[in-house]
Amino acid sequence: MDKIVVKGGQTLNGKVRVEGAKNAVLPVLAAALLATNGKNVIKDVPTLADVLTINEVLKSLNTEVIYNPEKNEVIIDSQKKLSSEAQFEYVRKMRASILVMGPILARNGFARVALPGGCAIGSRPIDQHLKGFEAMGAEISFGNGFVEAKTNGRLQGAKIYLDVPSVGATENIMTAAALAVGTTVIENAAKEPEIVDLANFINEMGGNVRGAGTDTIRIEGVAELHGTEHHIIPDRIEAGTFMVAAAITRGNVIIENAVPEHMTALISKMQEMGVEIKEEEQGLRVKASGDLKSVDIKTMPHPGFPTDMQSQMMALMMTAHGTGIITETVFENRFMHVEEFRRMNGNMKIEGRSVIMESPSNLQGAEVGATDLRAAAALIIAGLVAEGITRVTELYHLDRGYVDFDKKLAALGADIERIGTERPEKAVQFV
Ligand SMILES: CC(=O)N[C@H]1[C@@H](OP(=O)(O)OP(=O)(O)OC[C@H]2O[C@@H](n3ccc(=O)[nH]c3=O)[C@H](O)[C@@H]2O)O[C@H](CO)[C@@H](O)[C@@H]1O
Ligand SMILES: C=C(OP(=O)(O)O)C(=O)O
Repeated sequence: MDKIVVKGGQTLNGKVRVEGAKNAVLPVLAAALLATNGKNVIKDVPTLADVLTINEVLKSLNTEVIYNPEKNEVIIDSQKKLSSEAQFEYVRKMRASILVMGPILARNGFARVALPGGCAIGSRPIDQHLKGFEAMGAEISFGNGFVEAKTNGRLQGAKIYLDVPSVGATENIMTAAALAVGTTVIENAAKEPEIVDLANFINEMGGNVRGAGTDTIRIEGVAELHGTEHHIIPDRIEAGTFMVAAAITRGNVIIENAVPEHMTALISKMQEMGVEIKEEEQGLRVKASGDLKSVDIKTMPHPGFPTDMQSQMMALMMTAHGTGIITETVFENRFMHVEEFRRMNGNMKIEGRSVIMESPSNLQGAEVGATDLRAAAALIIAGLVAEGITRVTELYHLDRGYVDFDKKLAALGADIERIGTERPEKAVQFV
């Protein structure tokens, strides 16, 4: 089993470049299935385990996928008849596989996808996705661990109000509606930058999506979509993770390719703690020194504070001064890393949906296991300032969402080493 070994005590300095966003590339690659005329060329694709998985899903649906990791490019030819079934082996590996359901249903009038079930951060139902398909005229049924959606002819445009502004439901409904007859309106839609990227991609394929990035998205269905070339937006969570890594070591780092407008909640919370963040020509400069102040954080849908930055900020807060409260409102069970931080001597306790932190903690290196992908990054970041050696295992979580995390940190001056042979690029040759 791979392991990352970090020795605490180095200050990070220099520049680091952010990759294309995992949470944008997955829905975009799924949406590429909508094109029946010409190929899609997707650029700025990060070399992540999740990208390998979605490529496998697309191939299993009878598309041709050419992946060139050196060029960060995926070419998808989905002009042949799609098969309608996404197997459990893929959905189990990666919940985002459910995002192929909208495109398959739109094209074939029938989709059968293995139910994703829960995961480490909560039960994560898909009722809002299905409510959307149903409103567009699909009949939903369950059996043998699969969910099926079936319609006679094309889906029909509909007005859909989401009970929660679910990112995945908004994406699945947008792609289903792209080829529907008439207008679909999604109310209480998710507003994440990745939703805007997906809308842009659908429009580049010849679709008609308006209002992405606001509460109300309007999709006029079209008869056919064509292949296009699309660049994936930079990963705001990877950028944020390096911002926190710079701050925790009281370093001075430029984050290249970051989009500050995608990170306003994070930037303002870090500034409230006393971290200097400045936009410069080369990127976002993050600089910290001396004592930082504890703050209160509540995760919320975008533009609120992202749940995907919660555990990394918890690491940073362990080095601040005073009492701070972190409240998780997006996922029901995203505090699994708290026990691991405690193993490193983190001073905190869980009360309901909040973690109360008395900081600073006298952090000490320990053997810890990643509980989800952001927790993996957070534990490594805590190891950068813990006394002695931290060993982090369960790195398959990390590989889902970060490209060469250890190498990028080492280039900034961290004393870090990865032991083992399981990096996702090793798998690339077999794709
Ligand atoms: C691949 C991807 O883009 N993943 C991101 C996406 O996940 P994902 O799209 O799964 O997250 P959602 O926005 O759908 O989930 C948010 C909340 O809504 C609930 N919910 C969701 C759908 C539904 O039908 N019913 C329901 O109740 C979920 O259980 C969760 O509590 O957004 C999350 C919230 O920003 C991020 O943490 C993930 O990194
Ligand atoms: C929770 C995350 O991803 P996913 O929805 O793919 O599990 C994440 O990126 O932090």
